[in-house]
Amino acid sequence: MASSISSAAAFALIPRYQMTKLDLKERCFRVSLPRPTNVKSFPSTSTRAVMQVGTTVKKEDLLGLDIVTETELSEKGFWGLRKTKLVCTVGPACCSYEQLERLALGGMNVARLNMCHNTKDWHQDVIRKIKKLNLEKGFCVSVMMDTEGSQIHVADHGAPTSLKAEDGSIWFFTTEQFNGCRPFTVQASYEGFAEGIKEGDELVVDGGMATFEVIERIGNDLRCKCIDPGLILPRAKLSFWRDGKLVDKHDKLPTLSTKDWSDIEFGISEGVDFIAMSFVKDADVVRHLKNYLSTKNKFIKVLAKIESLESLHKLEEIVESSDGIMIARGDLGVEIPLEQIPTVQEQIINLCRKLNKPVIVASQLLESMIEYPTPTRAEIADVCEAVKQHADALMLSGESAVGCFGEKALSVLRTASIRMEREETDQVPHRELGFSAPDQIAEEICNSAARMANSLGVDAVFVYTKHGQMASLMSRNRPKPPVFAFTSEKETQMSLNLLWGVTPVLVDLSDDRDINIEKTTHLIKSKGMLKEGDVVLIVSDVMPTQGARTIYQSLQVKVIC
Ligand SMILES: Nc1ncnc2c1ncn2[C@@H]1O[C@H](COP(=O)(O)OP(=O)(O)O)[C@@H](O)[C@H]1O
Ligand SMILES: C=C(OP(=O)(O)O)C(=O)O
Ligand SMILES: [K+]
Ligand SMILES: [Mg+2]
Repeated sequence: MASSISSAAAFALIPRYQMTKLDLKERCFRVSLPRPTNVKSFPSTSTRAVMQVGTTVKKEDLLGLDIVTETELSEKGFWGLRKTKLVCTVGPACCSYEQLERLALGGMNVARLNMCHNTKDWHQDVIRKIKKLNLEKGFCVSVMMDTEGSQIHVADHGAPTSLKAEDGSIWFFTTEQFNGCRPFTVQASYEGFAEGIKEGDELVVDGGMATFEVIERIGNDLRCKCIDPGLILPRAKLSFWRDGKLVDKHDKLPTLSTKDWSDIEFGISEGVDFIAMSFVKDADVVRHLKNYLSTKNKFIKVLAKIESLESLHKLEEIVESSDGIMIARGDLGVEIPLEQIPTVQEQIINLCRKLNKPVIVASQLLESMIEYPTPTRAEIADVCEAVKQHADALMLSGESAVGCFGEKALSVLRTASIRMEREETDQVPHRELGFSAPDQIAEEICNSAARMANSLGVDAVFVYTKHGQMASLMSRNRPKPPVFAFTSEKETQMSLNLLWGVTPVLVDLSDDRDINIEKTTHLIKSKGMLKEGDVVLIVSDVMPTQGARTIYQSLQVKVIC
């Protein structure tokens, strides 16, 4: 693969960023106003991808860098790398080998499998295809399994389409199992769904798609009158409200059901990289799963999904106990008023920055693209706001799983987030996002490193890391140059896929810091990615030499010669 394509070609999309190789001083003190460009913003994936679907890559050409980053680097240089990570939900619309390859080429960092849908065999087939793509084609796509969790929703009973509820119509909500359709009858997924529910309570479908008033409770069934007409979609979520407040039913439901445990076993045996836990209530359940995983595969990271009122009440302990967070706005929007979501999202992201955990913003980012080839202006604003709020990753759900324009949606996410990252890089002065206690040497080194990287205008930050800790501390500070995280652990490489601005590189590291630095700069230089005069900031924490107790955590500036 050509490695010396000029950066100008890559930046033809956004002409004002042709300035990748400005001299250091000019780059640091440049003041730029946000200027619109008249260049088409959302290229089709087919015109963008330089690597073609079907190309096979020789392993020795890879240097432990994945093929997508390597292509991007050779086209655009260090300053052209995208920083926000992208997660795609895999569903029937994108599950073939070629479709997954196109998503990987389009920048998918993590593939999400939602265990609410489809069979284990189907999920196994997808996971194996992704691993095959990584192995044979040089991608680095991590796999996330998302548990079904216990939630009350409309059961699958063979009715393929949505039901329309008219104003004033009378409906039965039952737990009785039946196949096919019964007029004005909806089957609920959970036996105890009517427990504690009283006449006069409101039953809300999908956070407001339709609303019913409970007029009678008959055993496990509810007779309800539609008071706000709308649609009941397959697997629509059901919630109850009394006097304007949510009647919380999650306390009766286990966070991890028997099916979830069986799915987790499946995930462990298939070697997933992340398990996203639905409807987390508190830190105990996160710790419980992490303890369990530590006996099976301690490298699997546990992400807690914030999607219930209860999880908001215990947010700090949940964030602290987990390896990362997903702001699952779909269900969250069922439990809190929609107008609160933007503020809650910002608060969760701020807490994740403070406690140094990666955070994914999920659901409905580009919902209209399930059906239409262009996003709404409001959707673009939502994507940009999430980047501005310092999210690590953005997620596609139905857009990629069942949508008609999944690859285009991914390209829209990519283009919009790159644009927003650049606005921030150009305009926003260095902000201290990392907090550190006086005894936290690694944190203090990384806080200083980010400040130095920005003020010196270095070309890249190199981090040498075993478990990814130093890399995450660097990412948290949102340095302007890209962070290359060199690690000799495959699992660390895969888990770094969720961290903003971090490019994981798998490489054999020795116990000698200087040898590591020499070796990696030589490798990168040999690919034409570093040139004489380039400046690299080096952060290191992997030198426990044989018998020695000291771990050298260090920071240095290296001018390439
Ligand atoms: N593995 C799958 N198999 C079939 N359909 C899927 C799968 N994953 C997702 N989907 C479809 O994509 C839609 C959006 O995905 P997601 O947001 O993950 O689920 P949900 O809508 O259940 O919260 C789902 O409603 C479902 O129709
Ligand atoms: C991501 C979410 O979870 P799921 O799709 O599993 O409901 C959500 O609720 O936004
Ligand atoms: K789920
Ligand atoms: Mg959910």
